[in-house]
Amino acid sequence: MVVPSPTPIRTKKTKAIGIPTIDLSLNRSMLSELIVKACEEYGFFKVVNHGVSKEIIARMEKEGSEFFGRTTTEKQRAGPASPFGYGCKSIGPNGDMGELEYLLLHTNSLSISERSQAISNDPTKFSCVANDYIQAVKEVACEILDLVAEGLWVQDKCILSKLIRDVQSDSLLRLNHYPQVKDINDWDPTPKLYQHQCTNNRIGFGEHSDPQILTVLQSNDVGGLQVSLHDGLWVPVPPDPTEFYVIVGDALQVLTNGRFVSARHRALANSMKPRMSMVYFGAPPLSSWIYPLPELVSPQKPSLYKPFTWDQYKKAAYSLRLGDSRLDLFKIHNNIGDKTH
Ligand SMILES: C=C1C[C@]23C[C@@]1(O)CC[C@H]2[C@@]12CC[C@H](O)[C@@](C)(C(=O)O1)[C@H]2[C@@H]3C(=O)O
Ligand SMILES: O=C(O)CCC(=O)C(=O)O
Ligand SMILES: [Fe+2]
Repeated sequence: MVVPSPTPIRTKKTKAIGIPTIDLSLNRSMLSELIVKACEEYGFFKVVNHGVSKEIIARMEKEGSEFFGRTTTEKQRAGPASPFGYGCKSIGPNGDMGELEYLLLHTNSLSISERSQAISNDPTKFSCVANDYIQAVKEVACEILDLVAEGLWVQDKCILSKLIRDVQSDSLLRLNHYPQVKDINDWDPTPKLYQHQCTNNRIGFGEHSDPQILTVLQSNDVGGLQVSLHDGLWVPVPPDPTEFYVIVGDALQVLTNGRFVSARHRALANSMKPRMSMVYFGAPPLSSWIYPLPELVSPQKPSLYKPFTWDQYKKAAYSLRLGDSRLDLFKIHNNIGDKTH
């Protein structure tokens, strides 16, 4: 028997450290400080006491599991993901691959209702459950963005949340399903060491940052998500099915003039149990201009980014690979000593 030689995925070391947990029931002034600190230091944190009911989460999870439990032919009726619909293994248009299948939806209720015809045998129920979930997580995202604006002493406290509350908002909902890895103790003629290497290096969703403003992520009780901290170490994120993880996206990095940095993350698919994540990406309307908020620009801290519309940014993102640093395309090179300035 010929066993292909394993091609190990280059992984940086992982480290177990505490990811900040923020209790949304604390008083506002303390909360806004804690959230700004977490966004500055990690670009990633967990929120508890978020006010989203267990039922809303459970109903969405059930719809997701039912969808992924359908036959391939049935699931493909909801695809291909170009970009919306059902996708399997292929992520985006430029050859990125991962050990997952997913459903990518625009959050606009008309779009949800149209798509749900091909997603479920009970499309009205699916639409209803998805709209309730989207509404609930959008509120969490807006509350966090208002607290960010307060913590940064921005004059218009709703300036960030208004972008994703807009009826034309380009926010998305993504359900990811990472199939289980078969038990290596099951009968299999492949040498154990090879199996071990394969099962321990499977990338579910490769390293990337999210292009949007803010991501609100929930998963079942199966681990796999990792976040990369400034020192380059991968930190495993403990799964917590009743709470949400919040991730700073590229657009918020620009809006804060680089004070927050979008968090690079990835998901491994190494578990003996299937993993499902439900991810809300809060984004502005396509026509919105994104540039650093004036309060965060000064002669000491000149603007780091050229203004762009969300539509322009999305087009740039879709022209690049998953792990590329798209923000580099919009950077202003205004360092002292930079001859081009
Ligand atoms: C490879 C790609 C997939 C992606 C679009 C892109 O060209 C680069 C960004 C990717 C990403 C990551 C976060 C979200 O999951 C996503 C929906 C998004 O907005 O940007 C995906 C895109 C996708 O899967 O279509
Ligand atoms: O499944 C996860 O936990 C991460 C998914 C993710 O990063 C994404 O959908 O952009
Ligand atoms: Fe992501």
